[in-house]
Amino acid sequence: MPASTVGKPIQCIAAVAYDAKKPLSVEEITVDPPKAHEVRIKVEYTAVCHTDAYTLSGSDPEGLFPCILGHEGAGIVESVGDDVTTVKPGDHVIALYTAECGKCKFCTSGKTNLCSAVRATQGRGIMPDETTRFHNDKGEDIFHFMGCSTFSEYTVVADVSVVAIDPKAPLDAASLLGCGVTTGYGAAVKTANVQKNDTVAVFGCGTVGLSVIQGAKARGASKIIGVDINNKKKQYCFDFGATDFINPKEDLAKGQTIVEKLIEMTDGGLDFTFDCTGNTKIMRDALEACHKGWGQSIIIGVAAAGEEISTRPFQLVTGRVWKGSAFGGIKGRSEMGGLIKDYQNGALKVEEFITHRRPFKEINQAFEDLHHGDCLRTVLKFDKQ
Ligand SMILES: NC(=O)C1=CN([C@@H]2O[C@H](COP(=O)(O)OP(=O)(O)OC[C@H]3O[C@@H](n4cnc5c(N)ncnc54)[C@H](OP(=O)(O)O)[C@@H]3O)[C@@H](O)[C@H]2O)C=CC1
Ligand SMILES: N[C@@H](CCC(=O)N[C@@H](CSC=O)C(=O)NCC(=O)O)C(=O)O
Ligand SMILES: [Zn+2]
Ligand SMILES: [Zn+2]
Repeated sequence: MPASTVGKPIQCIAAVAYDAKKPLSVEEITVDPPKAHEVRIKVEYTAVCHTDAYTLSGSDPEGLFPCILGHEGAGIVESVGDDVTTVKPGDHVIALYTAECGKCKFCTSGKTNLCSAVRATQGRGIMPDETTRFHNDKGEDIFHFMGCSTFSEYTVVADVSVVAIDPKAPLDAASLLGCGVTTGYGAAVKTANVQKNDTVAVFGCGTVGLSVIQGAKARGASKIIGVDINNKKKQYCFDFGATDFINPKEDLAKGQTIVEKLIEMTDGGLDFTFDCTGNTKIMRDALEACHKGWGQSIIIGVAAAGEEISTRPFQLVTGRVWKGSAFGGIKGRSEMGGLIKDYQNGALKVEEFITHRRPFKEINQAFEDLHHGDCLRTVLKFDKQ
């Protein structure tokens, strides 16, 4: 796109979610120029994460329609608004649904990767000035999603919600660092801080769970058990570093629970367990499979509106710890460069998660791919228009 687009609206292709449970409408929309502290990105690749499907299903309390979903995306900065100092046109970038302003109470706490700078408006599907940059051909406003909206060839994000990366890093792989891979890997190496010889069980072995597995392997965990109801995940688990795989539908003795099985396999329970399913019953199993006295269970999966977790308080009284992790505890702007380097030097598998590729216009099939056990991520490419 020539520099003549700067300061002007751009017409481009996008996938609009007009309503829950309805296919996305692939259509031409208008993307306004970025305002102050905003960045307009030409998205090159975007992948579909389970959370996009979850929001499209109508289960997300923050789900607003019509909106442009998508939060695993990478591209090139087309233009920037006033006062943007951290990226410039031409930079290769990843959109960040967990912003990092570096100034708020959260960013300066040293205790969390959550940032409050744009989170309130982000959850309401609007930019910080309370308006939207997306409009359809009827002139109707379309909401943003997770501060990213990567299911549009051009998107506008807050300057705190984007990170520039090494231009030598392929943008298709980089898109996966925008969510799934970073989330799982970070949950293992940062949130849980798994140590050598620890034992780990991972419930739900999609991209997030497999990324936990590779993080646990990187840390030298002695036993890494993948738990998934789909046998197609078994080989993936071993490929990413698991030592064992259990399908609770097939591999339990009569009357045995998954918790009993895991406790038996690990001499009393695991040092760390991770829920990567979003199923609250599994979250309970994951906690109760932890070792008495010190086991920690990390919730990563996103549960539907109205769901609650429960366990006997005695589980916590006797030393098990329940934690959560968003974006793997990773601070997107200050820590993404390290993950890109790990990927470039072969320490972090990323491309291996790209099991399917499609042109962007096949985005509805990409949502279907998610339901097939062999699909980890479908990466969509915006074709030249
Ligand atoms: N906290 C955060 O920052 C983030 C959270 N998430 C959330 O993490 C979760 C995983 O995401 P993602 O990897 O993309 O999703 P996937 O759908 O690719 O993976 C989930 C896996 O869990 C399996 N599964 C479902 N039910 C069970 C069960 N009862 N026991 C064992 N395995 C089960 C699924 O099998 P099958 O396919 O057969 O159903 C699938 O293999 C989602 O809830 C997502 O919303 C994602 C990114 C960031
Ligand atoms: N909107 C939902 C909660 C959704 C959620 O938990 N999102 C995760 C990321 S999921 C990515 O694929 C997250 O990081 N949450 C932290 C945040 O600040 O949003 C709801 O309202 O329940
Ligand atoms: Zn995601
Ligand atoms: Zn902040």
